[in-house]
Amino acid sequence: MIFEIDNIELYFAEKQILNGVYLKTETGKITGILGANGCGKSSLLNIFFGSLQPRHKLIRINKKPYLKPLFKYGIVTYLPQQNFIPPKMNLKSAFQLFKINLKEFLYDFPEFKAGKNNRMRELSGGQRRLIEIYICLNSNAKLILLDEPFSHLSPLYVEKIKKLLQKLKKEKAIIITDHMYRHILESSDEIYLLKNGSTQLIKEEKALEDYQYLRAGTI
Ligand SMILES: Nc1ncnc2c1ncn2[C@@H]1O[C@H](COP(=O)(O)OP(=O)(O)OP(=O)(O)O)[C@@H](O)[C@H]1O
Repeated sequence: MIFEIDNIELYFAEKQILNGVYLKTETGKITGILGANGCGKSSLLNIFFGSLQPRHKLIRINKKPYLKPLFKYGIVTYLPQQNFIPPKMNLKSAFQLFKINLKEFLYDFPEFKAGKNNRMRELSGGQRRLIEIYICLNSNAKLILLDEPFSHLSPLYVEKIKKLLQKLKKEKAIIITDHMYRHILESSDEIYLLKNGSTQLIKEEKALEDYQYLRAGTI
């Protein structure tokens, strides 16, 4: 499946945030979005998901326009920056609610076995994040949007999630943004830089220095 978002014009009050943004992703690919704080990455993911209505937007799947918010078609999952599983819910119920196989999770992450009846609020920030990422990635959605999945994870969890991403992308399109740009560069098949309200497809990593996303000499 090919997912495209095109002609995005987003304003907050009179301030223009996005200006003619285009982005394409497809099944089998991880598409990374990089950009400075406040450039509009989360807004763009929200628009793709359908929870933020911009002044203009065009979303196409396999070249066909989809006019309703994408989440209404049941084909997209979104990991927002903030926690989405209620703090009072325990781990077991969260997996039941989202119809994700808890046994498989506990096989990959056996350290959670003892705490499967713990409430989300009793877990650490990183543990909670890991569970939310895992639930998003294993949903039935054909398009997965991940806003800063790596930022709160310890290195071993980052490696496990990166492996999982490579496995799952065979059947899904994945869009991912994070300030841990090295993980994004390593995981992504294509990279867009969001700057001055529009996207730039990055062909060579060196261009990230030319566009002043990275300091010269970083790559
Ligand atoms: N609800 C809102 N009302 C007004 N302005 C907003 C709102 N949400 C976001 N903004 C502004 O829009 C801009 C883009 O915000 P957004 O969160 O999309 O950026 P971002 O690239 O995801 O940033 P970060 O990397 O820091 O998370 C920022 O200048 C922000 O202040």
